[in-house]
Amino acid sequence: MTVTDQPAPPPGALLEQTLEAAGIGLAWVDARGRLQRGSACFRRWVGAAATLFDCVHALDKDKWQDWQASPGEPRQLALRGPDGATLQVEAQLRPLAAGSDGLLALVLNPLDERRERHAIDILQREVLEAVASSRPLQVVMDLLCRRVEAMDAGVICTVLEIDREGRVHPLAAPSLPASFSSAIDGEPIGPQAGSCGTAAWRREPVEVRDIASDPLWERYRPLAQSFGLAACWSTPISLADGPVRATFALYYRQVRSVASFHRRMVEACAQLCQLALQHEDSQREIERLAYYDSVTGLPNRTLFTDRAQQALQMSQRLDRPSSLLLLDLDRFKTVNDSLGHAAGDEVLREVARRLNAALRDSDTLARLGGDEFVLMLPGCNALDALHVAQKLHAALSAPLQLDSGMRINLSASIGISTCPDDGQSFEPLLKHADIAMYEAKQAGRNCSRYFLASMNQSLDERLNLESELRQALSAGQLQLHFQPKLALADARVLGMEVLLRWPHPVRGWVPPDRFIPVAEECGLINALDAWVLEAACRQLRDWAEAGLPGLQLSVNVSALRFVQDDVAAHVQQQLQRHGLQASQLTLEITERLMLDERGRPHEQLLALDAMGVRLSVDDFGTGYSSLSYLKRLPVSEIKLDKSFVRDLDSDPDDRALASAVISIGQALDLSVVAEGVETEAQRETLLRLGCRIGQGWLFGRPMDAQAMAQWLRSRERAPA
Ligand SMILES: Nc1nc2c(ncn2[C@@H]2O[C@@H]3COP(=O)(O)O[C@H]4[C@@H](O)[C@H](n5cnc6c(=O)[nH]c(N)nc65)O[C@@H]4COP(=O)(O)O[C@H]3[C@H]2O)c(=O)[nH]1
Repeated sequence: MTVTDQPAPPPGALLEQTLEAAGIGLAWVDARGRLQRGSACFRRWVGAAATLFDCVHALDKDKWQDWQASPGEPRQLALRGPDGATLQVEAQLRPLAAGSDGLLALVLNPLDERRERHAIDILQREVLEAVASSRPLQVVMDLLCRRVEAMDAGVICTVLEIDREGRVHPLAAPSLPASFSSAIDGEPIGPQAGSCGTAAWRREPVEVRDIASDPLWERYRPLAQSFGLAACWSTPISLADGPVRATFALYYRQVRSVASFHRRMVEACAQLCQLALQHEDSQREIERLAYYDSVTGLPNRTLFTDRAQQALQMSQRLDRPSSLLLLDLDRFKTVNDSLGHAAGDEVLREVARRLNAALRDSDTLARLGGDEFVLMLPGCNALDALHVAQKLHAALSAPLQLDSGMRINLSASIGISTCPDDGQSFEPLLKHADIAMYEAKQAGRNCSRYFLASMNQSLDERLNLESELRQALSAGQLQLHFQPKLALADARVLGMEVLLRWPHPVRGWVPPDRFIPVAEECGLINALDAWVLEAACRQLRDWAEAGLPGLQLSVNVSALRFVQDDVAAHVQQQLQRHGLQASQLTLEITERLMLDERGRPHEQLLALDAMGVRLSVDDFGTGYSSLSYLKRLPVSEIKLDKSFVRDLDSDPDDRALASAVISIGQALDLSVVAEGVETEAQRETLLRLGCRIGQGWLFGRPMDAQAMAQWLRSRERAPA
């Protein structure tokens, strides 16, 4: 039998049979949503419904208008059957050709499980793509909600984030007005906090069929009802065993329980939410590592550079100044090296906290590394910046008690540069603030300095000096000079101070006060002082071999070297190597070394004392002058600074200070050596005040080894 052998059924009947066989519903509808005709299948599904609004869940006039505007796009609808049952279908609207009275054909395919799975697959793929391309969390969640709502027009979807304090914050609620989101933003989760708040509290899904009667909604009922929400199912989302991070919820405008298709969909959506949150966490962690300092949590250099550049661009656009402050902690290295890195980190965290507390929200504070902090102050001119710097000094000035119980005093040196005068972009401003900060250090630390154009020159000078000093040390161009220490009463020679000299081929004699601080700063001081110690010991041996045995030398050692190097071991090695007695050597140290009464420097002082090496405190009276350390540490000599000696006879204050230092020495049984004795009158006054030993041009200027040997010999020959 062929097709043409049978009488053909009328075209309408043929179409009905075909649709029935394919399980497809077909209806014709006008622009106002009125159903004009429907296939048998369609009528079975919707009964006597007269309009689409009667048989499609949650379809209203606006949605119908939207739909007509993009008719070809498939939509997922929930059809309401005559018996109240719901049927999920995929619907496509097709405008008909001209002459069909503006009617539209509606083709409906029931969503069976396979189709549902396919729809969920598509949703998953789309959302995963958005996650993988690092779209912001809110955008991803918004997409998720919209896709879920597109699958079922009867559903309203929301995602809420739960913060650490257990408060909710809407991440996405695309089909609810913004007023809904703002009404619930910041509300606490709890045992009766609507579906979402309760789900987060209980850590389990909460299904509320009827918001109007469910006690969980008591507090939020008026709110939900004012937005036409009748039922809500919420699922908590957490990562691993962590706290609940979000809730994913489906709302319905009718009282109803959850459709089985929705359960499958929510399962998939909960996983997607988890993934998106995990991705967000990883992104944040990557960002934290890349842009924040791990010790203080402050922005690092990379982030600061970016923010500072933005602030400077804004400044220029608004034609207003901005200032940059570079803050460097004073003597932080000593804390770090002597008390350990944990204590150093503690100090840095506390500094960050204090600085932050003293700033305005619009300011940016960052840690550049080490003990350097930088601040960008938008809209702040040079004078305001100085006020801020003063506030920062004050914030740091309170003593800091470490976890170990130890109390330390903090201070910082601050350099200030201002845009546009000192530079228009970040790099020159930072460079100029750095130069100004160095000037603040030079000025005695714990102070602030503005950048001045003349400072640029001094930076270049410093850098040149540093490289030339390195060269001089390695080329053996440095020399030792010696200055005698004598008994003030009878001019007996008691020892000599070793003073480093740098005869520079172009600059002439560079004074140690000029190059020692540069060496300390660039890390050359250890090598420099080690060279001085070796050369001094060698000289003692050479003199002994040349018939000048048993001389005593005082060698200056920088406080930094005690922190960074093993001075005691080096001294022992040099004494042995050159066959010297420990009593022939005195180390001159500064008061700042004595402040750390623990740690490496302190241990070394004790070791040197045990060896029999004498310790002398240089420039006594100019620094901290704490008596307590003199009592506790093995010091045998203090040197009265030449600034007190200079005006001894004309300035009663200096005389009083000198007298006090001498009395301290006597009380603690320490030798007191007066420095810079230039006149006979000074010698007599010192003797009268009780000082027994002196050093200065009155007796002898610093001289090289050969001159010193001659000087010593001439005294041996001179009649007593
Ligand atoms: N006005 C005046 N000055 C006098 C008189 N007698 C001596 N002086 C100077 O006073 C300084 C005494 O040295 P200091 O207090 O240890 O102060 C030293 C010391 O702190 C440091 N220094 C020198 N050599 C070394 C060294 O080898 N290592 C380290 N770390 N520092 C050194 O450099 C500082 C300056 O050394 P110098 O320029 O050699 O200056 C020396 C010396 O030349 C005097 O009667 N009148």
